[in-house]
Amino acid sequence: MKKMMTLGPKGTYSEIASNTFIKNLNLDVSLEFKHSIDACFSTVFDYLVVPIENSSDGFIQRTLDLLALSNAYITHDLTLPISFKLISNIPLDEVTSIYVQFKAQNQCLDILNTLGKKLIITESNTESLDKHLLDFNSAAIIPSHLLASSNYVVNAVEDYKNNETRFILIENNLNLETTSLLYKVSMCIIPFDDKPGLLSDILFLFSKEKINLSSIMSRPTKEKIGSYTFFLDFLLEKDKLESLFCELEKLKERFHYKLLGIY
Ligand SMILES: O=C(O)C(=O)C[C@]1(C(=O)O)C=C[C@@H](O)C=C1
Repeated sequence: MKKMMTLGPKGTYSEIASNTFIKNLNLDVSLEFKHSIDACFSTVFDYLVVPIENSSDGFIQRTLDLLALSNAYITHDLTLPISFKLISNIPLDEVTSIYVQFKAQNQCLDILNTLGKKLIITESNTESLDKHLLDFNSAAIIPSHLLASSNYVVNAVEDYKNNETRFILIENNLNLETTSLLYKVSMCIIPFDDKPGLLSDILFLFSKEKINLSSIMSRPTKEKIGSYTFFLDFLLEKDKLESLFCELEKLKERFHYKLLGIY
């Protein structure tokens, strides 16, 4: 049976996203959980589901970095509403520390700043719950759907009420069978050298081709200060992909580009 990897343990939003992909795409897979986004990327998989972007805290930087290094491609995406609750066994002013997942932390800053407690950062929301259950004096921020028999519960502790996260399905081959005429393309561009006008040349190319960029992000190449990889998402009409690649090829002395997915 084919394997789908995602961030676990069971109970994460990544599990809900995986089950939604399985249902919507009618996939016959066994779902396996890994303890971190790094561990998800470093195992052999047929399908991988990871969070990529949150509406209030932006891109999940580790996902972008690992995607750029991976030989697999985004083939689908979906967005889920995300809500958190804060739980504890003792009154909040008495708790010594709060378990919170690294991305959930920045979605719940108001309450965390108000409480001013020591934070213990975890890799997943389920890990926050599991660790809290072993630590009586702690509290935890966990997804609203996770059940825990806690004495104190504060619901909807996310800073923004329409909080949502986009998840991607990654496969080992490009999805060339998309039926829609307009699809999303994700790509990264790695400049060979930091020269004036490079970013404007890239943007000019997209504007000349009348391609609607929906996001542009930079991440350090980690080689030296000031050296960046640019991540682009855009909408493209099916018949324009070839001409875009021709245009990109013309600039190939200036940068290297990598297709991250079509979906
Ligand atoms: O820990 C989880 O529940 C996850 O699926 C991870 C994750 C993330 O890293 O963005 C997913 C959705 C929320 O934004 C918070 C956590």
